[in-house]
Amino acid sequence: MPTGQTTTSFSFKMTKRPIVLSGPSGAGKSTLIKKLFVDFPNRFGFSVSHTTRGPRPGETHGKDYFFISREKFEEDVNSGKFIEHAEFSGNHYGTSIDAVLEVSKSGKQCILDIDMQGVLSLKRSSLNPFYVSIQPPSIEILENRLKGRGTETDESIKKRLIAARKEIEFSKTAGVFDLIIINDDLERSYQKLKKFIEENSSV
Ligand SMILES: Nc1ncnc2c1ncn2[C@@H]1O[C@H](COP(=O)(O)OP(=O)(O)OP(=O)(O)O)[C@@H](O)[C@H]1O
Repeated sequence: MPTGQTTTSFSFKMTKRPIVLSGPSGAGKSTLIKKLFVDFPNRFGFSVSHTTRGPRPGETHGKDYFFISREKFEEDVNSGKFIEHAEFSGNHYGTSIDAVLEVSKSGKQCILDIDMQGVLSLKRSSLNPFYVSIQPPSIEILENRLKGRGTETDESIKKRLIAARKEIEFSKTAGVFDLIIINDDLERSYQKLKKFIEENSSV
């Protein structure tokens, strides 16, 4: 996601602080989020992002992403629809104000999946979430996971690995993340995430 700009000064009043999961593509963010939703079917709401990339097999419009054209995306940027938007690996991604409000209205705790540029933008917004970084044990393991997922072309994997190196460096920036999980063993990673959320559930 490119410029990392905040496009709105909208003010959010959330009952529970949202949780941002960030980290390289293939690190395991979606897998961990899915586990949370299975474990707590009524507690969390996912902020559905908009993207100009095409759907992967099994992805649903309005559930995983809103899949929109580049033209529509630009129109939405210009009309101030996004809290943050950026370009990643040749495609545009954005979190709309409506997506977060939708979750907020339902009284659920909002979960967001965004890249490092999105994190930097949200830090300038009024959303005030917790920031959790999901990291792979190594670049080699990340590459194997991306290949194993079977959703990316060789070219796309190459771009993701270049971006991943920046994401890994970024995760080391002091004071950005409230929790860093090295996603080696999935169950152990999930327990760490769950514990963090439970410990911070009163806020
Ligand atoms: N701890 C783990 N051990 C082994 N494989 C894992 C682990 N966590 C996730 N995976 C696998 O790695 C692949 C990438 O995971 P996932 O799709 O959740 O990544 P992501 O961070 O959401 O990526 P993207 O940002 O591209 O959506 C998937 O095939 C998933 O099943």
